[in-house]
Amino acid sequence: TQSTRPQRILGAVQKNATRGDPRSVVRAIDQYCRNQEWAMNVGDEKGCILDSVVSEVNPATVLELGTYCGYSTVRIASLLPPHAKLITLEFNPEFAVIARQVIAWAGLEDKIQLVEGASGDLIPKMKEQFGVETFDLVFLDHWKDRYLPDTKLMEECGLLRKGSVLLADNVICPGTPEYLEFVRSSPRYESQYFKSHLEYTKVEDGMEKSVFLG
Ligand SMILES: O=C(NC/C=C/[C@H]1O[C@@H](n2cnc3cncnc32)[C@H](O)[C@@H]1O)c1cc([N+](=O)[O-])cc(O)c1O
Ligand SMILES: [Mg+2]
Repeated sequence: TQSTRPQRILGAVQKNATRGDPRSVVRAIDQYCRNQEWAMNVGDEKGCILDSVVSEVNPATVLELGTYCGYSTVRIASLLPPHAKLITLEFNPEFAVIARQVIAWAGLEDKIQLVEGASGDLIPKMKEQFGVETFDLVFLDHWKDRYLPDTKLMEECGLLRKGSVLLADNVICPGTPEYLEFVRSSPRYESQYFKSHLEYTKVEDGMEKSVFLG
């Protein structure tokens, strides 16, 4: 039977990356997706922006919306301090199965909790079910029309504190116009655009970093 793209990405990790070496997992996926077949990972160019924001925030609690194959999950978790935790939400069970194996290959199971379900349903349960107070960093990389509703939902559920950082992928391509308009015009956010390119291409894309002002 025909394999799926996520299965082929996992195969590239198991073939080319070293168990327990997160950066080799990141490198293996980037090499596969740049040379064999494109996939919607944040990628190596925007990944450097992600790395710099993670290092600057040095978060104890991270929420990722949209795991896909776990590329950015592993990339973020590889930079977290010892007791920090990353919760990543993924509602496609097939993608979740692949991501769990990519995370395991990287040896990051202890830092990452992959929760299967829709962000709209899970965000209101974060405090009671996962013992989370607030998130220091949120990485938005799921369906682009969910960025704004989920941001409003995180505010309503008290999951953001003064200084919480939202980092959003794809604000140009495919684009998240309503989200961008909201965070750039709201007095409750301080926003900054990082110009880059769509993963593995020369197409313009960028990431928006927005600090919640409380
Ligand atoms: O469409 C893109 N990303 C959507 C990502 C979607 C991923 O997040 C999950 N998801 C969605 N809503 C969810 C709600 N709750 C949980 N998981 C959810 C989906 O099951 C998928 O694993 C995209 C597209 C391009 N592109 O060039 O076309 C480039 C990119 O970098 C992209 O991120
Ligand atoms: Mg993306």
